[in-house]
Amino acid sequence: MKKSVELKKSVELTGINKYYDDFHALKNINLTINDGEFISFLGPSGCGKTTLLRTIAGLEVCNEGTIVLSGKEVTHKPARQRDFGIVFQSYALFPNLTVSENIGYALKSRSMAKKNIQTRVDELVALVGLDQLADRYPVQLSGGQQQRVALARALAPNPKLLLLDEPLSALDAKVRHNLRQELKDLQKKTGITTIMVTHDQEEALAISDRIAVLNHGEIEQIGTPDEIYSTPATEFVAEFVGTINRMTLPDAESTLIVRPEWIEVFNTPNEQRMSGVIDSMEYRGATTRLTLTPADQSISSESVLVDVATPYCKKMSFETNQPVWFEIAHKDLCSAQH
Ligand SMILES: Nc1ncnc2c1ncn2[C@@H]1O[C@H](COP(=O)(O)OP(=O)(O)OP(=O)(O)O)[C@@H](O)[C@H]1O
Repeated sequence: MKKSVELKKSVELTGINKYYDDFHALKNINLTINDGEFISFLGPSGCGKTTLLRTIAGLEVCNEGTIVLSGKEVTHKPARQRDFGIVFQSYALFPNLTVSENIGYALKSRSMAKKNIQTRVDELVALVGLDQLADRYPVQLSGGQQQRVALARALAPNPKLLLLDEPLSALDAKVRHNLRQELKDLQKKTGITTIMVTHDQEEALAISDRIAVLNHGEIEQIGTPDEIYSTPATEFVAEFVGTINRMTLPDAESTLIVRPEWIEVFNTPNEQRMSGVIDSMEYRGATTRLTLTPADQSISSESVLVDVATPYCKKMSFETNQPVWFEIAHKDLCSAQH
């Protein structure tokens, strides 16, 4: 008989409701996060992601519901009695303390022996790759380096849970991209359950084991990045995590939600292909986005967006105003509009 392995639960939220006066900020949130998972709260500005993270931390109090962390109910416990480390967008380092001192700060206040503090600090400095910079002050560090310090400081007391509130938002694109990979590696290495708030869909898709998509204080969908992208549960999720076309095929009754890369474009007709004209082309490096006007406007009243690999685009010598033929190559992935 196959043994079922019961996953340990790190966070269990049941029926969480939160009001700011009469504004309903979190609406009946139910969510379980397993030990060692990396989960992102993704959604537009004002949807309640930060409020939910702060509620888990005990920095906000919920009006209804229960919060269980590692099997212990903490709903009415203050933040200091919940076992987590937190990193904010604005590093929030002590400017008068060095990298090492910043990282060791939380350990000092826990009255750990001096020698043990030093060992732990050295370990963390190495973990986040700041060995050479341990004696520098925050002002002498780049944004990415400062955020590494903040991360090491949050991890120092060995918490069970790591909470990240838009940790990469203040960094420029390249640093942000590198650090997100490092963050993921670090999380896998330490095995710490991690929740990250972000409004950046690409970041959430790249880094998370699962994503909870929030909208107006509600969770619209929880799933793996591929489930969220390829089989979005609602139109809001479909639009928020990527670009969509709404298309009605001549033989179909409902309108389909079609991602730009699920369509193929050709410069010759055949029976399955629909015809159109290339309105515009946007070069994006690896891919090129074509904006097509379908000849049959009942297929789509709007333009149809298609992403093609740039080498293919060149091979076909696509140009604006050129007639083309296109078809949905991945009909199985398309969901019907509700
Ligand atoms: N202290 C507060 N008092 C009143 N309303 C608040 C308070 N904090 C947040 N809100 C409101 O609650 C809603 C959710 O805020 P929250 O900060 O959780 O959103 P968010 O999804 O994290 O957005 P952002 O990405 O802009 O930070 C917003 O409409 C916000 O205006």
